[in-house]
Amino acid sequence: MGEQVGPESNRVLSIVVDGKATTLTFVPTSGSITVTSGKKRSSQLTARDVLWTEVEEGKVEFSCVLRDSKRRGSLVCLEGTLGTDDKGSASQWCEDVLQAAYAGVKRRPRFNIVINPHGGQGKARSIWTKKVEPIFKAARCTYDVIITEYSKHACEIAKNMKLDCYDAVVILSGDGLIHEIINGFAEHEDSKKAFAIPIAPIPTGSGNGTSINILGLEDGFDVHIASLNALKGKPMKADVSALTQGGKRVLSYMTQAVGLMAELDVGTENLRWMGDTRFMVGFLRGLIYMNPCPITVSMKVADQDKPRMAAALRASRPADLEDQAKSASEPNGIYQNGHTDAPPTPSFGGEIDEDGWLTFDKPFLFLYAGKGPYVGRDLMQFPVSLASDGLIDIVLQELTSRAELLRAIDGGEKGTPYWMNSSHYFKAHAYRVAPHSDKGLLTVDGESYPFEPYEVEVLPGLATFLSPTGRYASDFDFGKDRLPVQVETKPIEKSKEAEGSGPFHDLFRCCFP
Ligand SMILES: Nc1ncnc2c1ncn2[C@@H]1O[C@H](COP(=O)(O)OP(=O)(O)OP(=O)(O)O)[C@@H](O)[C@H]1O
Repeated sequence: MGEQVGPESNRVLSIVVDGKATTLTFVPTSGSITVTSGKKRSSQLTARDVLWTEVEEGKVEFSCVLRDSKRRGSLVCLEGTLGTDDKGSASQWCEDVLQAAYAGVKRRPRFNIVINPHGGQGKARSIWTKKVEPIFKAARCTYDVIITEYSKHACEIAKNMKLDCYDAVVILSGDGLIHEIINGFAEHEDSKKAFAIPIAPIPTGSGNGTSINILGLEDGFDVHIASLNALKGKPMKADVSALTQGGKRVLSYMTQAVGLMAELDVGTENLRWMGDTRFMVGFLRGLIYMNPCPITVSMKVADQDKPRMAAALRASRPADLEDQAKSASEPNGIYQNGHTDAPPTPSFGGEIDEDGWLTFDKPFLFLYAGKGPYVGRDLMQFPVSLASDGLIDIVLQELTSRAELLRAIDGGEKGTPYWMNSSHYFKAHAYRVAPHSDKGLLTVDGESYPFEPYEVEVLPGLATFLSPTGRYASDFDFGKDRLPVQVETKPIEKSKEAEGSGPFHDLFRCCFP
């Protein structure tokens, strides 16, 4: 196998593919692999993109997910015969590459695959057979496949899942089915263990907000890259919100929307064929009517200072920290364990009671609360959201001019509406909403709920997802001149909710003593 001098030197494997001499050069120090066919340099990839490689009876197999010039992923499988190398050194090459390819993660994982044939434009089944299954086969995974037969079927699947059989649940759907899986896990007889099983979304829904939050805007709709993430992703703990309404409880892992942001989802169900364009159509339609949203909102606020919240996000990213090791142990910067240095102060007319609840009793265009920066491809609604800071991000949008809201569309995918003065942004431990009329809409993770009083508490780090970095992906336009020079980290008193004293913490303490 080429001239090897020591462990740091490049490793070259020579094979013959379709009669052409092909070399695969692996650089152990960087993990890069170059595939050269004839005299032409054909492809450059990293070990992370490799699915499998092995030598069997003189035949060499090498498969990977390769990005094209537009950075879209596709499955590439090379099959060749041994060139100048002997079998032993070729096998060693394959083993070295596999070690780098699966460093820190399990080879040949076992997946439970749940497919929603109804989600998005209804293409999940064919995407599975044509694109995702070939990748999992190439990677030598084992898997069971269930195609959902009715709404809420995924809840039952998760509730009854045999936990020891799987390393991850791979979900071909949009956000709705993930919501069902999380609620099914809550009903599992061993919920704690169920929630420890990571969820890996493959985007085949409409909005696919979860995939975008995990893979970023560029890759969020790429089923090949999402499949690679299912194989190679790092577990990411994520807070879940417990929402109570009329004595019933539901877990929300993503968003709760009241007003225009609920209308644009529920009111465009008939436009499903448009894909995620339907949300923009719904938004523009909402701007025509500009219906005020009749609610009282109370929040147990942890922070509402935009520059400070943005600085906390920046500090949570390894590249922005002087000490990268520190970031690994403090993934959520100043918000870890629900501590912040931000005493709640009244703003634009809110009132604080003696327990620290901030209340607004005035009409808004919408209330949007959630985890994860993106709610869709066009909108980074919660740019400073951190996966497991124990807090939910809440936006109260004031009734403002249509012109300002239209301007906010531009840059929505970069999170620039965050800086709008009429967009009031909070991080809270808990919040409550009381509608003033029965005319209105509430959506929870994109599904419709009665427009009735509800309350939300954050359950820190309950769910687990797989993500390439172990954090949310986001490309927030920080507006660096707006950030404070230094983030103060003096903690304030923890809220009762953060200490786990609410009714759902009691309930979950029963589940997870
Ligand atoms: N076989 C089925 N028949 C009818 N509905 C189903 C079936 N399987 C699942 N569903 C329902 O489909 C709904 C939509 O699912 P999903 O979230 O995957 O797609 P989406 O709404 O298009 O995407 P997103 O939530 O990302 O916008 C869910 O509420 C789920 O209960």
